[in-house]
Amino acid sequence: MKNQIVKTEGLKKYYRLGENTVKALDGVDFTVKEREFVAIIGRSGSGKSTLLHMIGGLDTPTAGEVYVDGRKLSGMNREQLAVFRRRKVGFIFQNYNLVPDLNVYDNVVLPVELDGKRVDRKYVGEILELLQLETKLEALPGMLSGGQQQRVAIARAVAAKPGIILADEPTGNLDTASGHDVMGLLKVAAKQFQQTVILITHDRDIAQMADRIVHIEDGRIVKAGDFHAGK
Ligand SMILES: Nc1ncnc2c1ncn2[C@@H]1O[C@H](COP(=O)(O)OP(=O)(O)OP(=O)(O)O)[C@@H](O)[C@H]1O
Repeated sequence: MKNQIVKTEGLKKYYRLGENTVKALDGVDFTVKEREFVAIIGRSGSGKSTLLHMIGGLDTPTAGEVYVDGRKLSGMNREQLAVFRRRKVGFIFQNYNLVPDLNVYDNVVLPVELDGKRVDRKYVGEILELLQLETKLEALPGMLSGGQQQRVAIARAVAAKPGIILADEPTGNLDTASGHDVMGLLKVAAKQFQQTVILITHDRDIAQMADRIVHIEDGRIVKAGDFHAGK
């Protein structure tokens, strides 16, 4: 039995909008095992991004707890949270978030350098090769297709060797074929580098590529299925 790497307990996030309260998350108990690849699926506004942000320590809950790798996020101060985010989690966003005037290689190694660590060039080389970017190292993001830019964002997330990759609609801006390619590469990279992936998607076909699908509706988990796809 693999260890639990992520656990939420009674997680709630309420937003006050004038007289109204928006219950973005309304009591989420969710666990992810080490090296699992989980897809979170749900309608727009159901709370997917909020859940991902809580797990990544980007936002704080109204109630409940998040544990990552056995550590309670609410017990950390700002500085500890910043270090946690840098070392433990890699984020992949729908809009790639690449630095436009840095080339592919420099974008990929940026988080490692910002963390003051030595770049493991051999490891980075393996990642770039796996993601089929080895001929694009000198290119600026603006010279790449959407799928290529998303692969750079994946390489960057994997390169810092975080235990967990949190991906918010990583294929949302891609056509179906590129979306599937990117998803396949993310899966291969995560398996090879022993990372846990939690991915948000609207796309059922993309979700089917995960080990497990979790459905979220109105801030609650409504159905969690184990598809064992591709295992
Ligand atoms: N900062 C905020 N202030 C007020 N309400 C918010 C805030 N952030 C999110 N919400 C609300 O919380 C709910 C959940 O939002 P969330 O972004 O988690 O949904 P989502 O499932 O990721 O949606 P999408 O698929 O459209 O990205 C929505 O009703 C949203 O309007």
